[in-house]
Amino acid sequence: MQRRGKFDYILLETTGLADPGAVASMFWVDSELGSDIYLDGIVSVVDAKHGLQHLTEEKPEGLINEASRQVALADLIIINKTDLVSEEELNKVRTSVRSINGLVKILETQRSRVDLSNVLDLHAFDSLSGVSLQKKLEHVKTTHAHLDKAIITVTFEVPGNIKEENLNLFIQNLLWEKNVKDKTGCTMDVIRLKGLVSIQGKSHQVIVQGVHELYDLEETSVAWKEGEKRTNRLVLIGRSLDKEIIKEVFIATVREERGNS
Ligand SMILES: Nc1nc2c(ncn2[C@@H]2O[C@H](COP(=O)(O)OP(=O)(O)OP(=O)(O)O)[C@@H](O)[C@H]2O)c(=O)[nH]1
Repeated sequence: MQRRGKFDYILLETTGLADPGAVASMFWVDSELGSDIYLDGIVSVVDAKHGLQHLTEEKPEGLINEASRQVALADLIIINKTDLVSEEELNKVRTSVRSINGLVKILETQRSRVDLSNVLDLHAFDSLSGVSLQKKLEHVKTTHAHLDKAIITVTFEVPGNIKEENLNLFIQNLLWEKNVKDKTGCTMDVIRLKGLVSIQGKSHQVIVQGVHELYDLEETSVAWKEGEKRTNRLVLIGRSLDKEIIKEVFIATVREERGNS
C-alpha cells in the first residue's frame, strides 16, 4: 500500500501524571496485525532538582506514585536540569532511579539537549533489541529498595531449555492471576518484564517483554551457538518482588525441562 505523507516517527508526550504503561499498551500492537506503527520505547524525564522528592512521595493506601511508575516503565531516562544541583544531589537522583529500574539507560542533560540518535529508534519492544538486551542482561543486578514498598528490579538466571507453555504459565501467574506472593503474603506487582529465554525447539533466543498485564514472546535474530550453554535470564521491575521466591516459582513451573538442553 502506498500513502502520501506517512509519518516517520510519532513522539507522544503524555501529561506529567500519566501512566505510560496504559498509553504504551495501546501502541504495542501484535506484529501479526501488520500495523505500520510499532512501539519504539518509553522515555521519561526526571527533574534533577525536584525528581527525588517526586520519587519518594508516599501515596495513600500504598499506591505507587506516578513518578516511580514512570521510571519503572522507561527504557530511557533523561535526568534534566543537572546545572541546578550539586554532584552529590545528582548522584542521589541517579541512585534512586537505578534502584527502581536496573535496566534503564540514563542520559544527563541541561535544557533537555540530547543527541536524537540516543532517543529515537530505541527498538526497546521488538526483537531487534535482542543483541543489546543480551549485553545489558549480563550486567543488570537485583536492586534494593530505598523505601518500604518501593519499586525495585530483580533479575535471575536459570539454565536449560524451557517449554513455551510453561513459560506462559509462569508469566500469566505473575501478571494475570497475580498468585505469586512474597514472604509476607503480599502479591508481587510486576510493572515491567524483560528477558531472553531458551525455548525448546527454537534455534534462536526468544525475547520476553511485559508491560502491566500485556506480554509478548518473540524469537530474536540471535542464534544459540553450537555448544553454547542455553539459559534463561529474566528482569522484573515492580513491588514486593522477592528474587529467591520468583526464581523458585520459575524453576518449579519449568522444572520438567531443566537439564534437557
Ligand atoms: N536551569 C535550568 N532550567 C531549565 C532546564 N531545562 C528547562 N529549564 C527551565 O525550567 C522551566 C520549566 O520547564 P520544565 O520543567 O521543562 O517544564 P515542563 O516540562 O513544561 O513541565 P511539566 O511538563 O509540567 O513537568 C522553564 O523555564 C525552562 O526554561 C535546565 O536544564 N536547567
